[in-house]
Amino acid sequence: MAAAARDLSLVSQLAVAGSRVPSLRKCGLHFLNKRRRPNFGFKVRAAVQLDSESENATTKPLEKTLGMDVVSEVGLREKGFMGLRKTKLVCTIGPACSSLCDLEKLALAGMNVARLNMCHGSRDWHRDVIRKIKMLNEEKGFSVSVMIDTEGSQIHVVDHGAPSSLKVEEDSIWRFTAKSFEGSRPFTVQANHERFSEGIEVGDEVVIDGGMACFVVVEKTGNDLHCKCIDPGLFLPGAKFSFWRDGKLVRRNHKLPTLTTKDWADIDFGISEEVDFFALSFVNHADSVEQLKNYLSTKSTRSIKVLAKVESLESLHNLKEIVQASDGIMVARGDLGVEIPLEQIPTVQEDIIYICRQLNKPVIVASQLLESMVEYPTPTRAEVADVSEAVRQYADALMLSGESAIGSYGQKALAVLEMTSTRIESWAREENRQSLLSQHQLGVSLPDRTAEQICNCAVEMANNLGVDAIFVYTKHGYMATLLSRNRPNPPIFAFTKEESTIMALNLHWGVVPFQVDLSDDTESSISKSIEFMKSKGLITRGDVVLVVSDVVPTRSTPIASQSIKVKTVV
Ligand SMILES: Nc1ncnc2c1ncn2[C@@H]1O[C@H](COP(=O)(O)OP(=O)(O)O)[C@@H](O)[C@H]1O
Ligand SMILES: C=C(OP(=O)(O)O)C(=O)O
Ligand SMILES: [K+]
Ligand SMILES: [Mg+2]
Repeated sequence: MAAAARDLSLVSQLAVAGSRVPSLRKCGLHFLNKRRRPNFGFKVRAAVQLDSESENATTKPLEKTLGMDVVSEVGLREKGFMGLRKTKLVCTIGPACSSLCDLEKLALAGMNVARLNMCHGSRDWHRDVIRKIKMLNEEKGFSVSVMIDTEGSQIHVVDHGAPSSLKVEEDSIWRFTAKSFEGSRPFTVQANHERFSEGIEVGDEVVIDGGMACFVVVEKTGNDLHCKCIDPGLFLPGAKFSFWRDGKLVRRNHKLPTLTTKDWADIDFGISEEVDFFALSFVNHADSVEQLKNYLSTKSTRSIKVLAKVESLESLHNLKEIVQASDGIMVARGDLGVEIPLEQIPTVQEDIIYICRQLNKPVIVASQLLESMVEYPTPTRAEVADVSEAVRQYADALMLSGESAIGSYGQKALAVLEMTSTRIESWAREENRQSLLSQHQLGVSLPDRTAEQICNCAVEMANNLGVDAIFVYTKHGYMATLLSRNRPNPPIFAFTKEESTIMALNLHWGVVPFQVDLSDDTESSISKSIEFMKSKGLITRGDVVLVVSDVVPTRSTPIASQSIKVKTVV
């Protein structure tokens, strides 16, 4: 009875839509803006408690039980199996959303993974956020994974003499130096790396932040560059440099280490705080991924996944090896757009997503998805089209950066991702678009051919039969990822005992992790979990599920077997 009451209270919270503006405002959302854009239908679906007495959005505490996370559970009750969103959502946590109240609202609104960017904020600040997220998971039944994104090394501005942005006028002459200086010096910019100008020649172009301003090198004295502005614009704090010659990037970043001393300290911090993912910035070769994975296997008792961020030209040259070595990929379009011409980003994104699916690795599309929402309450049509494109390409996850970290409309931005992905996913099902992802495109054989074939066939069957859900029993999540790789119509419920498997699967397309006490006897595990879901009213008589199981040999039955079964709930 208590459980039912709890469920109902959550349903009503999740049902809150844009109409409840006053309570949202109370929690810090402001709907007025200097440049109001016409709203074209996106309403804030961020679910908050309608608690007029309290500043805090709070759900009733849930004791930690077996089952799925509270947001999927409520989603399933409200919208049914097909209504569950498949594309996962990652939010960067920054000062605009780091309070317990804001984190809870993001979790309720569908955040699957919280990303902490170690380029910003102190370790104490990040620790506080991680602990709040873990507390919300523990006490309120969410399942939000934590990702640490390393700083990595890249040549950028440390000081340009102004607290915020600095205007750069055409034909003005600037000195770029690695030497530090006291106070501000006009037209002098300090770079972070001593050898930042190594290999750079007179006549080369210096591009700031992928095109915010552009200079030509007119003189080089020692390591200092004297440059004339040929394309005026802005210097932002921490602006990134790239160097071009004859229309091509001068390839030099790969000489900087992917993992710096600070990154290793941040990694130790992440291990001690028991994070779920490390996203490794500026990976150029597979070896840095392997190095980190080896380190984690000796230092951490928990499984922590390593994602490689593809954001350099060098990484594109070594893409396949990097994907193979990693547990997943982030298409980090921000820095990638500094390193390759912008018009190449859409096709490169598509290629990366395709390779990741082939090699069965989850892939996140990141940066500037809804950039204008950092300032404005509605996205541009072009941004919605960009989000839709990533969903059509069947990326596993979409990521918010500044929109959630520093923006005024983080929850609205998350609601836009939620609604756009749900809409495009249902359109793709109606259009039968996953048939375009035909089996021959998945021709690359993975190490476990039997499991791969079972999962390919299972998804084909599930789609043809129109079953309500796919159930998979898995220890490390591998079978669930193989099913997800085929982008089936029904959701995939991944039943597992392991907490780390649940946290890792939060990033995979269409997978709803479900914690159970699996026994060695798979048949009895299947019956128990179906009974359990039935008792909670999550499945009802007549529902048809396709069950994929992977039975490991035991002393009593020394035979490994993988099977597909179709079960109808009676
Ligand atoms: N922990 C933090 N503390 C302060 N500001 C942050 C934090 N995380 C992100 N930000 C802000 O949000 C912006 C967008 O985040 P992100 O895209 O991760 O970083 P960047 O712009 O450096 O690539 C950053 O430029 C920064 O201003
Ligand atoms: C996600 C990215 O990395 P960061 O925000 O750390 O620069 C990016 O460059 O797109
Ligand atoms: K970073
Ligand atoms: Mg980057």
